Amino acid sequence: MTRTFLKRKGARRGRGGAMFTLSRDEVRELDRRAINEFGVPGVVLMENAGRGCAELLMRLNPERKPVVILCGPGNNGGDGFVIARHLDNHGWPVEVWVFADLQNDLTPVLSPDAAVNFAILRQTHRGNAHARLVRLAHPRSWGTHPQLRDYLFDELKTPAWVVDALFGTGLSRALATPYDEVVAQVNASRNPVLAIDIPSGLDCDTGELLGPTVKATHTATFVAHKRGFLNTASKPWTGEVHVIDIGAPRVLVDEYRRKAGERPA
Ligand SMILES: NC(=O)C1=CN([C@@H]2O[C@H](COP(=O)(O)OP(=O)(O)OC[C@H]3O[C@@H](n4cnc5c(N)ncnc54)[C@H](O)[C@@H]3O)[C@@H](O)[C@H]2O)[C@@H](O)CC1
Ligand SMILES: [K+]
Repeated sequence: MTRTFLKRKGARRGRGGAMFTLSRDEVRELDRRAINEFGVPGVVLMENAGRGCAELLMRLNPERKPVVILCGPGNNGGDGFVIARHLDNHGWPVEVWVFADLQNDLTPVLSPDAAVNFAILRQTHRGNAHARLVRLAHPRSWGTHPQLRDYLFDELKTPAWVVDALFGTGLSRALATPYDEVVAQVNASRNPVLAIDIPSGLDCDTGELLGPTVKATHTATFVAHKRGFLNTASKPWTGEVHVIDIGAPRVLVDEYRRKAGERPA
């Protein structure tokens, strides 16, 4: 399989003229170092990430079409909760779907930073007509609660923007139930999709599909393009890529630029 590499005009040239990109391991390491070496709390990076995506989506969706945000159990889902809050703050109609295990008190099992933003959203949501929160149980109950699936699939058939906050750099295997069905419905809905960081299902290092993959109209990716976005085969799945600054210290990002043979910012 031949992989042709995208040369974006005007992009700052690294070695061999390719665009500055980060691999999955590099961007996860950069996040960890921003937190552990520079003391930027993870929830601050997440707030910057989510706010940047919300501001992009408000520009892409000025007519305020309803926004259906699909959140996974990790920090990619956490970005989705932040996006929901900022859109709701500005009066965009939002509905959040959470795909996660449920504890016996029916709170979803989420990564720590995602749980912080889920709790804020639930507080904001109390008595707030705009932001409805529909919790989806984990795959085990997806099959036994067809009404949840039917409700979501009906939602996806009405004109809306869909936000894919299911999986980002934590994706480690092909999507299976219920995500494969959900992704198929999203792609069949022909609604515009904003993928958060990476379209769920895409291998961000190779740009190839791990399995069922969200077909995004736009992708808001953090810190820098991902290595796999240079593979033109990824283009139909990422759509237009926008780089969102999450506030990682410049001196840290410059270290990765220099490693890539780039001039510091
Ligand atoms: N502090 C940070 O590291 C930041 C991370 N950010 C976001 O966090 C994302 C990475 O978050 P996480 O590491 O929590 O991982 P993800 O949120 O990408 O994935 C969540 C979890 O899903 C599980 N999973 C993986 N593949 C699966 C599959 N095929 N089916 C079912 N479950 C699967 C894994 O246990 C994984 O931990 C980034 O892509 C970005 O969106 C941003 O908020 C910026 C700051
Ligand atoms: K995603």
